[in-house]
Amino acid sequence: MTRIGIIGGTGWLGSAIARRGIAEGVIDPARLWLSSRSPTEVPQGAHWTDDNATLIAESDLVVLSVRPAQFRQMQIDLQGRPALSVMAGVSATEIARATVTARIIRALPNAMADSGMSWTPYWATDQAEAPEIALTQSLFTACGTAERVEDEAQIDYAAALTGSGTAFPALFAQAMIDHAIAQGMPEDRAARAVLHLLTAASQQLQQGGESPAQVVKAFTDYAGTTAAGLNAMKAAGFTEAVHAGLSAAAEAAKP
Ligand SMILES: NC(=O)c1ccc[n+]([C@@H]2O[C@H](COP(=O)([O-])OP(=O)(O)OC[C@H]3O[C@@H](n4cnc5c(N)ncnc54)[C@H](O)[C@@H]3O)[C@@H](O)[C@H]2O)c1
Ligand code: PRO
Repeated sequence: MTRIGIIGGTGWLGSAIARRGIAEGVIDPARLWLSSRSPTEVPQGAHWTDDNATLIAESDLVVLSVRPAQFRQMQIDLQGRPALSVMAGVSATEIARATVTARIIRALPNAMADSGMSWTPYWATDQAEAPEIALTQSLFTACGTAERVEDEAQIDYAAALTGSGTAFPALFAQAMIDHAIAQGMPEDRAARAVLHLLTAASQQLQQGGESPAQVVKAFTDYAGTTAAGLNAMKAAGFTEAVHAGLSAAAEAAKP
């Protein structure tokens, strides 16, 4: 197995990748190095250091999982080793300049990687080689579903669309819960009802054979109580609000 080093490897995302990679047999903990500011959450058998040069010397693939601002303060030289970045809004050009490698892959998982449910797009520079591309596919399959995309801009946009993980659906869920509470439903029952609904709806949309657009049209054509709700939500600017949110997140994720 390839020796892997994760810079920022005890952080939110880095530790999720390490844990899932080990659990799914993609990473051998004896060949895993993690670096960070403090040695919390180091999986059994893996190595930790606060010195990135040590990690790099012990790694065939270096995962960059620090915050963009932290990356911009780092001095590292990968000496041509492949880099796999999960950083939002840091371009391959910037990574190449700062780390002295052209073999770069950018991936954009979300925090559900931790439970093996992230949809993770990744993109590779022309200089990236087959072994690191295959390893990226395996690592993010261990974290959920991985999909190679054709151009880097899709990685930047994915930070907004899917990189935010549960956050945007959570906002919708909370709006429904707040409304139910305001109608007098006890808070715990409102939460149970709404979360059950959203879980079942996600499964139905995945497996039921009808697209979201077809579902909305079917209920609108039925012209009952749901149509009244859908029409009022649209008239109040639901679609525009979602688009404004995605545009703001995409703008923030632009390199
Ligand atoms: N958390 C998410 O949901 C998510 C989703 C997609 C992409 N990302 C990207 O993943 C990257 C990491 O995010 P996170 O949420 O895990 O952040 P985090 O703050 O939880 O983890 C960052 C880690 O980097 C370590 N660190 C800081 N400076 C360092 C240095 N010089 N050398 C070594 N380690 C250093 C910190 O100690 C910490 O463990 C970010 O660039 C973010 O854009 C995060
Ligand atoms: N989630 C992280 C953030 O909120 C990075 C991409 C999406 O910054």
